[in-house]
Amino acid sequence: MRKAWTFLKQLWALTVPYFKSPGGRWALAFFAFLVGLSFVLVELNVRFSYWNNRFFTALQEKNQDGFWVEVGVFAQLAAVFITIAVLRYILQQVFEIRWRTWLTNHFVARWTTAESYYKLQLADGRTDNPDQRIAEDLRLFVERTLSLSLSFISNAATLGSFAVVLWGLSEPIETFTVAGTEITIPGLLFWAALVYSAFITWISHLVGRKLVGLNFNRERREADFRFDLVRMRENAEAIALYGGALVERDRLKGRFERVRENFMAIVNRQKFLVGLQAAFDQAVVLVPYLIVWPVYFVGNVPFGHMTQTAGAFGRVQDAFSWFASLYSTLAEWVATVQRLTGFIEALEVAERKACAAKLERGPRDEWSVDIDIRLPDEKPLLSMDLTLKAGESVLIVGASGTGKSTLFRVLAGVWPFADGRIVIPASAQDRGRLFLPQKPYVPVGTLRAAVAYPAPEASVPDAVLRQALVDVDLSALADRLDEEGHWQNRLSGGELQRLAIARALVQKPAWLFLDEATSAMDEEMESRLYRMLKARLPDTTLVSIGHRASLKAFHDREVRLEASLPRAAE
Ligand SMILES: Nc1ncnc2c1ncn2[C@@H]1O[C@H](COP(=O)(O)OP(=O)(O)OP(=O)(O)O)[C@@H](O)[C@H]1O
Repeated sequence: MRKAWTFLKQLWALTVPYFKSPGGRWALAFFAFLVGLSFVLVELNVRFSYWNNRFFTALQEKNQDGFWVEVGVFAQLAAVFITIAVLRYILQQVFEIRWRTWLTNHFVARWTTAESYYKLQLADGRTDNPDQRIAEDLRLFVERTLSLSLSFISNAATLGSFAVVLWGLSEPIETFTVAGTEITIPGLLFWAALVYSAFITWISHLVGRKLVGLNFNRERREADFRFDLVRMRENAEAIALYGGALVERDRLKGRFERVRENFMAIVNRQKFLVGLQAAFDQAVVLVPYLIVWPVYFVGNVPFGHMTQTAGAFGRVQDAFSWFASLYSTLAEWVATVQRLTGFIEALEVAERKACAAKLERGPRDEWSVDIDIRLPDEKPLLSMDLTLKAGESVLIVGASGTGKSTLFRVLAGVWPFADGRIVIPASAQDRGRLFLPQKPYVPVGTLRAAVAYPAPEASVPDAVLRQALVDVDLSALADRLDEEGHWQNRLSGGELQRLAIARALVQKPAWLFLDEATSAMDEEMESRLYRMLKARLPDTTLVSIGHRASLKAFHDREVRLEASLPRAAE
């Protein structure tokens, strides 16, 4: 019971924001209209049921006129039914894509705010594959929530309408004699349908409840498998050079084995549900007649009354068995809601992590940090008290693994595991700073987008982009700005680093941080680029991480990080 309550709360939290958003009232009205259409379909089914009674009675009485009248009535009812069914389908799809669009934008916005996409992967092992949750789980959530809620509502309406019909039709058999005692159960057929369906639902629940966990894992394992395939594609060259194809093949096989195992576990569970469902489906043909036969044989009622009663019994029983017949779909849906809820919780944790160190905006042209940096597992990494003054280039050096890159992560405000105080000068706000990591990221697309990154490609004039490419010795690319491609894979390591430096020329930040951003070049090229940066960006403060002694010449000061010392010695 507590689990059901928790699930309803999670469902509410996922569903309500859309209807509370701007335009949410319109969405609510849209949904109400869809419900209205479902009610019309239910009403038409009730009319079909009475039509059934009249039609078969006309047949039994060999009433030809009545027969043809009922054929005409059927044609009219069917025409209205088909029109409304198609209309409802179209509107349901429109509603679905609007809701999914809103939810996707909402989740993408949260995921990309406050570097949550980065922080999630740093610490949280629980939230696997956020891409899967945004793409697949949201699609499933919207699709299932809509179809299940509409089918639930129309089932409730069907139940209401046919329960009344069935109650009335029970009259001829509700009084019977057991051991000489006359017993009357008003609405006997209704109660029979209820008991029968409760039995079916209970059995389905016993058999199917494990499916929720299995479906949760299915999404996860499918996503893990896909992720490994994408990683292999992204790292194709390195894998080919290492000759790692066989290892990769085994890894992929292993990953897929997990998918297969889970799939078989689902099949093992589901086969009972399918068997039960098939049995119930078969039983529903006969059970109503087995229950209502006295109406025909004992009572003095027309054949049409008998078929209508059986039909109404079937409808009520169907409606009562809603949970049972959709059990596996419901299990998938519950798993989707749980995965999305887990994702939201992880995002909330990531958002809160942003405040670990106290970030202040300083008016002065000075960047100062007084911090203790930790690793994600809370082990201390580095304690620093450092001031960077505008106009003074600083070279940060130290042995591999001492925490130089992590210091940059802290300065960029993306490393949540730090305590202390970071004062960021006004000149470094927004686009005033640019961090160039050792391995540049290049989006797939035009070269223009690659050079303009992280600015939108349309915001930078072609002349600026071309000049930047020429300045970093990539003049051969200067006329290929419109060319689309996977530049990250096409360019060499040194070329990629030069492209990244071209970005600095485009952005002209007040503060430029280079984390071994020239390590893939020879010393001569490195010196040329540093000279060029100093000439082209005279107002930019350079802070570099580097191992080469030759870099010293381009910086005013060196800060050495020592792993063994608690404080960095300047
Ligand atoms: N996401 C992470 N999870 C766990 N440990 C991490 C993570 N990122 C960095 N570390 C650890 O923190 C330490 C410092 O890493 P960092 O990248 O800052 O070193 P570095 O001084 O820049 O080294 P190098 O000169 O080799 O680039 C390393 O031991 C590294 O393994």
